[in-house]
Amino acid sequence: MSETNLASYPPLFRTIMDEPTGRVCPEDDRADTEDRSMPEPDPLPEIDAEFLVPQKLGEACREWGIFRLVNHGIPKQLLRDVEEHAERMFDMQFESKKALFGGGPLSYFWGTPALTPSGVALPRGHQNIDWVEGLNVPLSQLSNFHTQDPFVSSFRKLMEEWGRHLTRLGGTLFEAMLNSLKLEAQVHRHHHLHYQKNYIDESTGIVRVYRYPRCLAAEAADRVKGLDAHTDSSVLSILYQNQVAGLQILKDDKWLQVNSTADSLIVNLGDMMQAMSDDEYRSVRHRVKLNLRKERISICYFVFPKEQCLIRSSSYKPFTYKDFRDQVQNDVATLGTKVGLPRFKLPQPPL
Ligand SMILES: O=C(O)CCC(=O)C(=O)O
Ligand SMILES: [Fe+2]
Repeated sequence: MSETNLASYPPLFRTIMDEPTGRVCPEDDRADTEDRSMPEPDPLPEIDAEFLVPQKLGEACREWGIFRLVNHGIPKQLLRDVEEHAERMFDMQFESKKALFGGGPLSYFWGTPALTPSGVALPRGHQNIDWVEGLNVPLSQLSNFHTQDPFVSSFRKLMEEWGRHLTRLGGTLFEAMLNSLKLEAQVHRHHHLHYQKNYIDESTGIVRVYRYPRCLAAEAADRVKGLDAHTDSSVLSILYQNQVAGLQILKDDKWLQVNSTADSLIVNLGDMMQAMSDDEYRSVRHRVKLNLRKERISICYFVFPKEQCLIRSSSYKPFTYKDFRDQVQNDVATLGTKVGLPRFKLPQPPL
C-alpha cells in the first residue's frame, strides 16, 4: 500500500502527518538517513535452523541475545501471504478494526504494546505513546474467534498456519539452547542451572501483528518512537518484518540497526531465557524507529513459560512467570514503565 490511508490510522497518529508546521517534506529532499543508505550488512550472527551448531548458537545467545535465522522452513508463499494480509488488515478504517476485533479473543490495540492478559491496552498517558498499532493473537484461543468477514476469516487461517510453524521453531530453538547451556555448564562446571525442557508451554504462544506508521515529517522522526527501548518478557521472540528498516538493538552501549532481509527471521531472547540461563544468555534491549517513507509491518511470535512453573537460578529469587507478569503490569501502571528482571535479582554476595 503506497498511499498513506489516514482513515486507517488511530486519530492521534494522523497528527504526525503534518507536524509540527504542517509541512511535509517532498520525497526527495527529506532528511532521510535511516534507510536510504542502509544496505551495509549488519553484523548479527546468522543461525541455520536446519543445522543447529550448539557452540555457534550458544555464542550468539551469550554475546548478542539476538540472531538472524535462515532455513527456518516457513514457505515463502506463507511469508508473502501473511505480510500482504497484515497490510490489508491494517489498511481498514480505524473504526472497522476496533469493531472487528472488539469482541475477543483477538484484540486490536494502539499506542502501547503493554496489554493485560486478556489483551486490553494498559494506559500510560499521552506523554508515553508508542507509535504502533497491533493485533494480539493468542494462538490457543484462535479457534474461538469467529467472523463472517471472508477476508478476516482467511487471515485467521493464515495465523493458524503461522502459529504451527512458529510453535515448531520455538520448541526446536529452545531445546537447542538448553542443550548448548548444558554443554557449557559441563565445560565450566556450573551445577546451579535448573533448566528443563518443559519450562515453556506451547499454549502460551502469542502472535502480535504490528504496523508502524510512516513518519512524513522529518522533524518528528527523532522525537516520536515506534516502540520505546525494552527487553521482552518472553522466553523467545521470533520476528518477521517487511522490507522496511526500523528495529534497533543495544550492543556495547550503541544502537545498531537490524537490517530487514527478505525471507529470514530475527530471533531474540527474552527475560525468561536470561533468568533460566542464570544470566549466561542475554535478553537484548531493542526499540523500533519510525521510517520516513514507508509503513513498517512486523509479525512477532512470543513464547512464555508455563504460568506456575518456578524459575530457579542463583542470580534471581525463585519466581513464576505469573509473578513476573504481575510485577511488570504493576510497574507499567504505577511508574509508566517496565522494570523487569532487576526486581527479582538477588543481592550479590561480596567478593
Ligand atoms: O516490531 C518489531 O520489530 C519489534 C516488536 C517488539 O519488540 C515487541 O513487540 O516486543
Ligand atoms: Fe520487543
